[in-house]
Amino acid sequence: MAAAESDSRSLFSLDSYHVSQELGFILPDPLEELPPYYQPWMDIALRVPELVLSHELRFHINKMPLLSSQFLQKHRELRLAHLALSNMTMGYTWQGGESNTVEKLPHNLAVPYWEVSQRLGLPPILTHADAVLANWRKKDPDGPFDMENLELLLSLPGGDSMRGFFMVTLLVELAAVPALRNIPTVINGVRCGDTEAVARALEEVSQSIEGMTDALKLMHVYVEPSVFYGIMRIYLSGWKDNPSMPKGLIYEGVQPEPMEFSGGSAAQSSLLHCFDELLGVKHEAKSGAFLTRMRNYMPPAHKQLIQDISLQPSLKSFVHQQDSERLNQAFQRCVTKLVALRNYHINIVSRFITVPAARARQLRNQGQPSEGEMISRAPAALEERGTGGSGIMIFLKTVRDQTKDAFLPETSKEMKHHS
Ligand code: HEM
Repeated sequence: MAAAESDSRSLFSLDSYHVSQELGFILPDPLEELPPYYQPWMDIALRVPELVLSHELRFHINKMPLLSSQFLQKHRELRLAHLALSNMTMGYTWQGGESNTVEKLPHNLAVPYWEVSQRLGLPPILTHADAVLANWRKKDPDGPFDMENLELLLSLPGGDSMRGFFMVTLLVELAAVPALRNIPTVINGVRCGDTEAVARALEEVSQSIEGMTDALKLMHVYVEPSVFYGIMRIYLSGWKDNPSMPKGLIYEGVQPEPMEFSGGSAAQSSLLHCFDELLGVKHEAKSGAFLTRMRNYMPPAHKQLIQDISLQPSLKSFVHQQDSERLNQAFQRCVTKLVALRNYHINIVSRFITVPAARARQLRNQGQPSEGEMISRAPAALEERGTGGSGIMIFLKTVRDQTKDAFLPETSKEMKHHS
């Protein structure tokens, strides 16, 4: 599909990677309804938060009819089906909290879920591509793409905070669109030695990355840390390296052995993977392995884009050779803004996970978790770990520090000092 893009004779473009000029990796106009045959799925998927609360979701899913996935044809139908089946799966698995998990997903859910996942090249678990990229509609179709005019198609427990979490992440994806659009300009400029064009494009990239950080700040406005930690987080977690589901999950009717998949996380967003490859950020073995594994949780066309960017002639060497002050500064600014974004993200994780986790531990040690404290009900198994099952802070700081290593040598000391 994208082989031509790595051919140095043709111009690099985003056309064959399912990337929209206006929306980047966001799925344009996600479908809101499936063909009527699939109504039994949508009826339940739309009610997941309320059915989880009343502990009736498993009951409803167990008696759902087994539907064939063969009447799903278009890409957008498959994406909505994957989102709906993923939503039901997360609710089904975690309805009873960490102490009352399930060993298997019933065949009437597992079989079509597996088929739809295979056709999309996505894993059979809720991914960033489902919950964020394909999970939005505009209230007023002619209105702006902003918080007031957007709503989720499907949700999970957590009310306004769950909505805020997915929507703010969507706005971060939107803020990155100018950066994404300029990647081909950078690559083509390097290929033909156009210093000015590369410098200009990198200036746009750095500005756009700064815009992503600004959008990320909205997390504080729209998401309540105690709700995120105490209620939402479990529904985003998976069954790989998770002590509450040590064997993984059996997808009944697919294969008898259990399978393991990581939970949903913006580590599955293709954005930072693209920037890292463009700027030549090299990750250390363990964190790099996690990030590489996350690429299998992306739509295949997006994963291919990352791969093809990585095959291009080195931008960093080009900048180094050109001896242009403007180009030099534009490159350094991109790295500075990427480090700043990762630093801000670390603050967010500290506020939404580390601090509530410490409080939850304290409450448990006191022996009497008070009724009002939502966080004390949070699953203990998730305390030390990321939603994807990684040692969070060490991982995030390693990734941040590796980003600093992408600075060009002359100014690297100074820039490291300021970031
Ligand atoms: C309340 C908000 C958020 C929390 C609590 C959070 C938490 C985490 C955690 C725990 C990880 C570690 C890996 C994992 O467990 O999967 C992670 C990784 C990551 N997150 Fe977030 N995240 C949040 C929002 C976002 C947003 C909006 C973005 C933007 C797209 C983002 C981008 C990333 C990236 C790219 C990684 C991989 C590490 C890296 O490349 O620096 N996160 N996040």
